[in-house]
Amino acid sequence: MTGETVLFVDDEEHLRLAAAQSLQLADLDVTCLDQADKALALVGRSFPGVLVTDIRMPGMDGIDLMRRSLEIDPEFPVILVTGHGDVELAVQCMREGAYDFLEKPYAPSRLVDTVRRALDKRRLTLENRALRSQVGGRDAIEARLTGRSAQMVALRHRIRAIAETEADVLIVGATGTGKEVAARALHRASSRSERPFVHINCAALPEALIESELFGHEAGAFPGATRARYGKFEHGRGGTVFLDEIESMPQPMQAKLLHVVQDRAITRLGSNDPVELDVRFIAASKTDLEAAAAAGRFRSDLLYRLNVVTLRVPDLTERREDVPRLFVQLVNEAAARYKRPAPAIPGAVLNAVAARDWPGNVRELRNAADRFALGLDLDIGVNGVGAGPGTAPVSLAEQLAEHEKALIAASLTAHAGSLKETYEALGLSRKALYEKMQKYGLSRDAFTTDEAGA
Ligand SMILES: Nc1ncnc2c1ncn2[C@@H]1O[C@H](COP(=O)(O)OP(=O)(O)OP(=O)(O)O)[C@@H](O)[C@H]1O
Repeated sequence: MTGETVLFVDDEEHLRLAAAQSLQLADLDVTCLDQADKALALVGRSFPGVLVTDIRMPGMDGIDLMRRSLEIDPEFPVILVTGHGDVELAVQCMREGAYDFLEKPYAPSRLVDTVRRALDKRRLTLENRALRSQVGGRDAIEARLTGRSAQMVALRHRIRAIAETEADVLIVGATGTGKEVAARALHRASSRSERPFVHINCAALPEALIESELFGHEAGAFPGATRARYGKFEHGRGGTVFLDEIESMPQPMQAKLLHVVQDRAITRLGSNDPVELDVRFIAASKTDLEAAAAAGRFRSDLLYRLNVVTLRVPDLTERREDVPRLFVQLVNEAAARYKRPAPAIPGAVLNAVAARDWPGNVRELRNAADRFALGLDLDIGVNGVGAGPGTAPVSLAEQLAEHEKALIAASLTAHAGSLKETYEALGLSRKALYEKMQKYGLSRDAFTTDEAGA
């Protein structure tokens, strides 16, 4: 693994020099530090190295450094260097989670051997974590961002591909399409998954409070600020900050946000000292930010910082074949939430759901599923054809084709992908069903009950 480093902390210079020499001769990278707090600033859950620290030092001592490092990462290997008579203390520290200890004076080979073993352990820990997060992330994406349409399969692929990068991401899509679901899936699939996901709805922040809400403040920063408070950005340390409805952020705040995104640092209200900020930003917008920037409503420099990677979540009208299956899933989820048995969904209802437009996208479909699970009237007409407002294709032939596709998808869903049951239910020949599925790009696999391709 690259970047493996030994942090060696001792307040005595000659000991630092001697250790550096021994470790470098053994081909190991070493960073020598004279104070514990300098080392602590480097320790993190993904730090690919180990720590060797003297116990007795002015300021923060080695034991404090060990405890605080283990708070950050309980599996971080810390090797303590003890003076004569401190052995009992060192044993106590090992019970608290220290990796090993070296008693002064120690032979250089003892130092090198102990460090090598600790580095091996560290490598294994980080590899296991990366593997777990990959597997967990894949499950999370598939379980939450459902849909078998080509668009949703491609979206999940992209999320997986960018999760491990540190790039900021802009998610665009119409209302209720699942932008927040996509943002959470991205976070879960990334190496930040065990750190916080902070959701900030930019449209819901009161303008007067927005700065202190996001940046935090020191005590006395303004009347009523009796004690210091972390802002939402700082709550996201090590994790992801999701800026929902970014298009609603007032212009003066956009300028401040630009600095944060650029410098990865924030200054609390009432302070002059910037603090480093390790977060990934994911922003979401319902409107076309390029157009908003062209019209002067959104800062273009902020837009270019945020849209390093752009993900587009498709409307339901672009992936009609997902609608029936999604409806079934949402009805089942709703029934479980309301502690009711999952109701049978008549074919006519599924047809109506499939044939209708859902301008409010998955959120609106989910509301309909909730009503259905509660036994309430769906209010969408029995066949529902043409019930939704204006996103339908223009010509009659195109509209009919759209509805034919949706009805076939609904029937395939109702029959769990069984072709025989589907062509019989639709009164088609086997050949006619095949031809129509081919014409509309519908694959049987997308409707079988096996969830592997969710
Ligand atoms: N692929 C999906 N599978 C299951 N449920 C979904 C999916 N996409 C969205 N949902 C559900 O639909 C609802 C709306 O999703 P979400 O809040 O992510 O949309 P949004 O695009 O962020 O909305 P808005 O633009 O209004 O902020 C939520 O209840 C969410 O759980």
